[in-house]
Amino acid sequence: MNTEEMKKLVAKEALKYIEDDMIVGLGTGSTTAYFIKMLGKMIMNEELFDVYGLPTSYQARILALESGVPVVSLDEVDAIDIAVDGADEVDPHLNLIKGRGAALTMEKIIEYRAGTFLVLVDESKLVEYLGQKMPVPIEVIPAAWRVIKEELEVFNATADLRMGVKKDGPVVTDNGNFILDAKFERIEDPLDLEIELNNIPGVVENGIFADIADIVLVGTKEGVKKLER
Ligand SMILES: O=C[C@H](O)[C@H](O)[C@H](O)COP(=O)(O)O
Repeated sequence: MNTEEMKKLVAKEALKYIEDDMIVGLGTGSTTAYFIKMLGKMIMNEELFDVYGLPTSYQARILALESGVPVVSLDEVDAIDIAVDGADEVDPHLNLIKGRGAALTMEKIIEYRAGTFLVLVDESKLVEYLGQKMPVPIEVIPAAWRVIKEELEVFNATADLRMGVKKDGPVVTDNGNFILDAKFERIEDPLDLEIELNNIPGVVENGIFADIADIVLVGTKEGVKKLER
């Protein structure tokens, strides 16, 4: 089974958690994209009723609308039943790094408030400690990017301003900010670092999601593994 097949497998498994009348946080990225398309099919086939998606990005919103998932915004809902999203790294305590797609801020706003936060990954995302393979994306106010990059040296981190691929210059997030990708040597205490980074003036949010994932579905060659806190 290849990586894409593993992503599809976990996306299909995630549908089992969706019931009628739910508000569902819709994550960003390639794994959740499979979930959104499958969810749209179930809604269109009348296998689910009164399910609304709450997108975490323009990518999720556009895909949901194309797939037949009706969308709502955060200020229209009283509660979020479940949020479904991918991750870039998952440690043994189910702490995460997210934000490869630069959607970390809206993802955290929604997933922090969801009744259940369900994470979908393939097995390549499992790590012994956060920071093992991926940098921590940090969304910053554009005017402050250079001073924050320097201030991150206090944490022994080296940070790069994320550059666009089909755009000249830096990536601009859905919120109009920049992203610094910060490489840390080894993140011993994710919760502590998450809080400390957010204390730097000019930081909007960072991609450490400590203590908020409830369930992680891992796509492996042998099938789906369920990890729970
Ligand atoms: O900003 C992007 C998100 O945090 C994604 O959920 C994360 O990068 C995982 O994406 P993918 O499922 O494509 O690996």
